[in-house]
Amino acid sequence: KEVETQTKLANVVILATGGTIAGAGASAANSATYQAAKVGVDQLIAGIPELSKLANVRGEQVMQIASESITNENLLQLGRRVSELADSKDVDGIVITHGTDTLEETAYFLNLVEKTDKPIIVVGSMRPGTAMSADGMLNLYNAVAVASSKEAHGKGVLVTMNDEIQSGRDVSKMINIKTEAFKSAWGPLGMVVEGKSYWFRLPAKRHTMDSEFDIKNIKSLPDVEIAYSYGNVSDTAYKALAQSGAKAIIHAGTGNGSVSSRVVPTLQALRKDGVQIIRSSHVNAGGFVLRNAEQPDDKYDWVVAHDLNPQKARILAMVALTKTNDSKELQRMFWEY
Ligand SMILES: NC(=O)CC[C@H](N)C(=O)O
Repeated sequence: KEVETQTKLANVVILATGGTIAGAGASAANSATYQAAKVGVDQLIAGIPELSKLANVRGEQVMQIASESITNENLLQLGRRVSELADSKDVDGIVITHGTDTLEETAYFLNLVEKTDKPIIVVGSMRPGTAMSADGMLNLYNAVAVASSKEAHGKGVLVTMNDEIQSGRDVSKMINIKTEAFKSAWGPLGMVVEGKSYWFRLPAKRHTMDSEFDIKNIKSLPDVEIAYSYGNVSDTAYKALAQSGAKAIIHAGTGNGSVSSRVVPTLQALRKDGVQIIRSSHVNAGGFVLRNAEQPDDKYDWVVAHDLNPQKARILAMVALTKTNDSKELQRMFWEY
């Protein structure tokens, strides 16, 4: 009977990439001072015996880094491994442990390029496992619970932090010291409590099975960079980024993705030279950049990122540019994804 129940459990693979969830500090009081990316995936799994009641879990160490150091090559490597596993008949769900700094970028990337309806859950923690009230154990337990559930199929890439189930598209790291760090301007999709998920809403944007992008067709990602805006900003960064070969520049604008009068002529000139200009916003609770509202985008042939923050806009721009360099097509993609 025991054997029968075991075989009925879902098969979940945990792909470990590093971050605080694999971090270690000198003492239990070190909740903020520690080294990320220290603990291996097998040790993470061994630390949560309760996982074996949720799923048949196995781990793979894909990389061991702090996520601020992730490269486009790392993203592609991870994306390809996720795709191989998703294609495998004996894998029912995939969990990725990740540093929280760029977790939202990786989750959105996978949401765009993985052609599967199997659950893909990205998870991290705010405190290392060695700290008092470490959050990684429960976050990972929740990730495996969601990854092994039938209900998580077809909902795009998800993030389980602080008992919430968030859309990988919408979620963003809003604060770097609280365990309640990941928020979405549009709210979580659900909750996970004691290994059971409770769903309240569905993502409305195109993702995974319904996406026109496929990791299998992406050989490399183009150079897309971000320039930050503020009072007294100059055009130096924009020019330098274009000079170094950026195919698109994400304007991390103030407010409605607004552009300083000192920068407008430079962005017009860069666009004429073939660089795509994508207006986003760095306002904290979520930008909402509208076309032709703050700047005449039609006239300048610029694109708006709408509600995507600058770092998510960079991800979509890179993926989109593997298919088209037409600004109208890019704008369509920015509305649809
Ligand atoms: N909470 C974290 O995971 C941050 C640790 C590290 N900066 C990273 O992103 O990997």
